[in-house]
Amino acid sequence: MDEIELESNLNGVAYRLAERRDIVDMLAIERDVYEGEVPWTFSHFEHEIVQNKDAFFVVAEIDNKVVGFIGARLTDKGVNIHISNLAVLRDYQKRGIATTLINQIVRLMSNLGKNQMTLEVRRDNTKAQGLYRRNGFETDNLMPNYYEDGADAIWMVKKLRNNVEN
Ligand SMILES: CC(=O)SCCNC(=O)CCNC(=O)[C@H](O)C(C)(C)COP(=O)(O)OP(=O)(O)OC[C@H]1O[C@@H](n2cnc3c(N)ncnc32)[C@H](O)[C@@H]1OP(=O)(O)O
Repeated sequence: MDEIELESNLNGVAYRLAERRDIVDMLAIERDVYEGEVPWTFSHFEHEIVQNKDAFFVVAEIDNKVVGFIGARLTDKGVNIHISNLAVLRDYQKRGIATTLINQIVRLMSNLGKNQMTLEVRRDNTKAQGLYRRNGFETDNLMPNYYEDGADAIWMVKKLRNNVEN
């Protein structure tokens, strides 16, 4: 996507669009935060960062170290946005980094006039669900056996306020 402008520095954390060179660090974050789940591979990230023009990732950096990321992808012919992936290194959690990453996408997509944000999250991931609820997402649907290991997913939706400036 071309029209992306981020608030670049908030509370000592820098936010910028992810590039191909960030994927190694992003894979290390996946390994750090997930236990027993199938994390994204290099080519998943590469597809969303380099090849898919309707998708992008934002990384959070502290002292030039990538400590977290969020992925987003346009859906429904470009009117909605789907959060594809969100993670913050364990040592950097509970400082508001994930909240800021979500808010960056909310602000950006509201300004671009998108209707709603969607995501799926494991039913047993109550920590992430709490974070999403606090940021205005509501549970929309249960998707049984959604993941490869048979776990259920919860589909969550946040309506966006249309802030298009004319
Ligand atoms: C679509 C998907 O990808 S779903 C999968 C989501 N990702 C994961 O589950 C991966 C593993 N988990 C993680 O990477 C992280 O735990 C995340 C992404 C879920 C949350 O990341 P964080 O950066 O810790 O989130 P953030 O700091 O914004 O909020 C987390 C908690 O810290 C609290 N917090 C925020 N700022 C501060 C602060 N300055 N001081 C103390 N606590 C704080 C928040 O209120 C929140 O409280 P809670 O524990 O009661 O829920």
